[in-house]
Order: sequence, then structure tokens, then C-alpha cells
Amino acid sequence: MLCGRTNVNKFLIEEQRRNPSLVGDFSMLMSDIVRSCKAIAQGVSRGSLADLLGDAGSENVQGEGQKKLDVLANQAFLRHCEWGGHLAAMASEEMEDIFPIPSENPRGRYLLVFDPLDGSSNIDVNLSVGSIFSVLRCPENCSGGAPTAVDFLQPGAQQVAAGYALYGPSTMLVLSVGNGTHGFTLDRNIGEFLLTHPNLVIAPETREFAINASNERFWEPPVQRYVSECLAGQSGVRGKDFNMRWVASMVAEVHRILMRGGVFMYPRDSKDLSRPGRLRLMYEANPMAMIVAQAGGLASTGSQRILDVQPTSLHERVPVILGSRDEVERIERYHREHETGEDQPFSSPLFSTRTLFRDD
Ligand SMILES: O=P(O)(O)OC[C@H]1O[C@](O)(COP(=O)(O)O)[C@@H](O)[C@@H]1O
Ligand SMILES: [Mg+2]
Ligand SMILES: [Mg+2]
Repeated sequence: MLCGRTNVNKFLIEEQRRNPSLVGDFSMLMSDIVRSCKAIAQGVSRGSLADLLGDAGSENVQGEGQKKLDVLANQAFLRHCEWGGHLAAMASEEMEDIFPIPSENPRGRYLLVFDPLDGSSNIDVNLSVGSIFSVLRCPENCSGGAPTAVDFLQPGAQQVAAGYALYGPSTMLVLSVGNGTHGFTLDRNIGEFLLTHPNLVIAPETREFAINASNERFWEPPVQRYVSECLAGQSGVRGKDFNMRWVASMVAEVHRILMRGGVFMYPRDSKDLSRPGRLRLMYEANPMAMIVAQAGGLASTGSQRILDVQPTSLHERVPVILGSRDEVERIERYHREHETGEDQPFSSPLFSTRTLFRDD
């Protein structure tokens, strides 16, 4: 087993040797991604010193205000990954359209999808943020001509690799190339990510959940049922007390779950009927679903495994429930029971008048 002071580049070369389906210079592409994350880590850590905090004064395609670091992180990925000759195109949460590798540059066989900075509401208050990425194969027909957005619309099960960087008290890189989930810590003295957390496993049981409880009145009954049972603790049907966390940075939430178990939910809600969830399928849900599944956990919309969802557009959103296997399976069961009306009184219209903190 690789561990101790194995650096991420050596790890990736070994993985490519082990898996003959990883064609071309896959490990070189991953090295470019790693360099992007190091550059972003540097910007995040300099913060105010480099005048990198605050709003950029622009909006992304989703109508969300961009932070300066959202824009810089996006540029870091484009700059570090466009010249290597390993990619055909990139797509980012921060860009309306895909970025085909310019025809004068060498083009490769992979597609890169990323959320350059996740949890950006935390930037200005100096809390953990991260970057999320996913690597797909470029379909046959996109390797010759210019790729299009349609080439990216592959279910998460087809991801070749996925990962995230967490810019926290220490900078970590967590990734999977389909052979487990592994964590690396940035040693700033030598500027390298070293393997510190090989073969991460998510505990199947947990007493911890994460959800933005301010949206409770907009949730669907199965999620209201699950959370109310957790809150009832020892005195309720679960017979044990639960703890709650909410960092508002998906990378940090998933990282905590990898370290000590738990369940994270950004479920479907009725707050904005134009979208089925808050999180983006391609940039956030799919890569995290691969990371979690490779660590023995589960990721679901409530009614379908996230990795099986067929994307229909680049920026589409999806409900996300992920983490410890037993809890995610329970929440999926609550969705099924709601469908069939077996979950009284949670399917009753009366339930919508209850809140987490009172039921008058
Ligand atoms: O503002 P809320 O409802 O707490 O949402 C937090 C969620 O939004 C996100 O920050 C969205 O990511 P971005 O910062 O990339 O838009 C997730 O990381 C997090 O889970
Ligand atoms: Mg995000
Ligand atoms: Mg983002």
C-alpha cells in the first residue's frame, strides 16, 4: 500500500500503470490539476494581503455574484490545464459555455469539469473553501473536431477521476481514480502533496447530519421526517442523540464525512421552483458522489443514485443526500414510503405546518 511520503505525482503514475484503460498522459493531466489547486491555495492563503477578498462585481451564468477568488480560481484551472495537450475541453461552474482547447494548442482525450471555488460565501470570513473537479473521457466523435457541451453530458458513473482540494487549516487534496479514495496533505516546505490518508472509508453508521435548517419549511416530507427523527434523539424512534453541523462549504462537509462519518443533505426544496436543488450535478454532485462511493458511502437524490443521473444540461442542479451508507439508505426508504403513502403522518398536509423547533 502506498503511504507515508508518497507524493501525488508518483501515486498517479502508479495508478495509471495499474489501470490500462487510463490512456495517454492521464497522470500528466492530473498533475496539471494539482498545480491549479496549489496556485489557488496560495491565493486563498494570501487573502487580504494580496487584495483577493471581496466581490468581483460580476455575476456567473447562474446569476450568482462572483467573488474575486471565484474568478481567479477559474483562471488558475484554465491557465494550468489548457497547454498540456491532455484535454479536449473544460467546463466550469463560473463559465456559461464550455472552453474548447484552442485549435492552435495540442488537444487531448479528456474533458475536465470543475467548481473552481466551492463555499465562496466563506471566503470573506476566512473559513474553509475548496475546489472540486471531475475528469471524463472525450467521446470518440469529439476528439477530431471541436467538442461541444453535449460531449460533457455523461452520467457520473463514467467519470475517470474526481477529487477536491480543501483550503483549510492545512491544504488537502482528496481524489479517486476508481480505486478507492485517497487523501494528500500539502507540505508547504517542499511544495508537494504527500499521501497522508490512503484508502479512506466512511463509517456506515453515524450520529451526525448536516443540512441548512433555515430551509426546513421548503423541504419534502421524507427529509422533514428524517431530520425531525434525528432531532428527537434518544426519546424518538432513532433511540440515540444526533449532532448537527453546517459549514456552508460542500468540500468541508464532505471532508468531515470522510474523516468521521455523517450525512450531508442539500435536498430538493420548494424555495425556488425553477430548480430542483441547490447543488450542481456536473461540478459538485457527480465528483463528490464518486469520492463518497469509492470510500464505501452512498450519494443519492433521494430516489436515484447520483452517479446514475443522466445530465441534460451543463449547469443543471440536483438534490444531494450523501455520506454514511445506512443513513442514506434510510432516507431513500423514506422517499419510497412517501411515494406509496406509508409514511403517515409525514405525508399529511398537516405536516407542512410543523417546523423543526415547534409543532404548533
Ligand atoms: O448558502 P447555503 O444554503 O448554506 O449553501 C451552501 C452550499 O452552497 C455552496 O457553497 C455552493 O457552492 P459555490 O460556492 O460553489 O456556489 C456549497 O458548497 C454549500 O453546500
Ligand atoms: Mg460549489
Ligand atoms: Mg463555486
